[in-house]
Amino acid sequence: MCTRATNKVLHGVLKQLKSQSNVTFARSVYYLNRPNLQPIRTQLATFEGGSVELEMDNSSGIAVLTLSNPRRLNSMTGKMMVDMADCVGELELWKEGKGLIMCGEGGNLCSGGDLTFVRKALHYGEEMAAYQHDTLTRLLNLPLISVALVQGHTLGGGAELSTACDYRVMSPSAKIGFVQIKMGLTTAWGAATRLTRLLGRRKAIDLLCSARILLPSAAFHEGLVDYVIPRICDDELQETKNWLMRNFCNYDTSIMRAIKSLVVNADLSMDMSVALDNERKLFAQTWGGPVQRKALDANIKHK
Ligand SMILES: CC[C@@H](C(=O)O)C(=O)SCCNC(=O)CCNC(=O)[C@H](O)C(C)(C)COP(=O)(O)OP(=O)(O)OC[C@H]1O[C@@H](n2cnc3c(N)ncnc32)[C@H](O)[C@@H]1OP(=O)(O)O
Repeated sequence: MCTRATNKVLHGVLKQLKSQSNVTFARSVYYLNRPNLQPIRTQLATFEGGSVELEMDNSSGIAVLTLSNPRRLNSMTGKMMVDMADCVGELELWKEGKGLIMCGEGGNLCSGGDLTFVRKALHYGEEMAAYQHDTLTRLLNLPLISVALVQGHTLGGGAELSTACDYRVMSPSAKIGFVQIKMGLTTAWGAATRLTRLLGRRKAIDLLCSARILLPSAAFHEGLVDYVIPRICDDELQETKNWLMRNFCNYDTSIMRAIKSLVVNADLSMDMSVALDNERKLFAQTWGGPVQRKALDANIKHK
C-alpha cells in the first residue's frame, strides 16, 4: 500500500545522502497500487470530534503526534483519521526528522475506535480500513524512528495504532489489549499483519484471540513493548524523548534515515500489501455483522 509517496521519500533520502558522501546505494524500488481514498476521506471527515495534532521541532529533530479526544479517552473519530493522514503527509516532507512520538492527550494513548463513530459507520468497514491501512503503512515507513507512548487504556484500535510505530514505550500504569475479538471484529487497522511480523505467529494469535489485556511487565515479556518507564518518572513524554534520543539519535541523521528506508524497503518486499488486502477483506465481513452488533449493544467495558 501507499507507496509512491514512500518511494519518493526513499529517493529523497538517498539523494540527500549521496550529495554528502561517496557511498553508493543499490536502487531498490517498490511500487504498489494505492487505492483512491478521496471518497472515504470525504465520508470520514463528516464524523466529527477530536483532533490529531503534530508538532515538529527542527532543532531536536523530534516530532510529537498527539491524539486528542480526551473526554472519550482519545478514541478515534473519522475526523481524527483524516487529521492523522494529513500529519503523516507533513512528516513525509520533513527532511530534518530523526524521531516521532505518538501519544495521547491526558495520559491515554487511545481506547480504540470511537464507539459513537463506530455505530454510525457500520457501512464503511472496508473503505475505512483501507484509509487507515494507507495512513499507518505510510507512518511505519517514515524515514525516522517512531515510538508509541502507551499510556492509560490502550485498547482495540489504540493497540493497533501502537503497532504502526517502530517501538513502544509503556507507562507503568498503562494497559494494552487487542480486544477486537470481544467486539465481534477482526483487526480494522492492520495489526494482525504488523503484529505477526513483530512477534511471530504464535504470539500474534495468542494476543489477538485471547483479547488479553497486558500490564507493562507482561507486554515487555512478550516483546510487544521495548521499554517500561520507571514508576518515579513524572514526565513520561520527556522520558520517551530521552529514550529515543539515547538509543537512536547518536549518529549522522542522513545515514540513520537511509538505514530506516532500506529496512522498510526490505520489509516491503515481503508483500505486506497482499497481507493487508486479506486483513481488510476479512475485517469488512465482521464489521456491521451480528457478532459486532451484539457486542456494541452490550456496552462492554474491557477491564
Ligand atoms: C474500529 C476500531 C476497532 C478495532 O480496532 O478493530 C476498535 O477499536 S473497537 C473499540 C474498542 N474499545 C472499546 O470497546 C472501549 C470500551 N470502553 C472501555 O472498555 C472503558 O471505557 C475503558 C477504556 C476500559 C475505560 O474505563 P474507565 O476508566 O472506567 O472509564 P470510562 O469507561 O468511564 O470512560 C471514560 C469515558 O470515555 C468513554 N470512552 C472510552 N472508550 C471509548 C471508546 N472507544 N469510544 C467512545 N467512548 C469511549 C466512556 O464511554 C466514558 O464516557 P462517558 O460514558 O460519557 O463518561
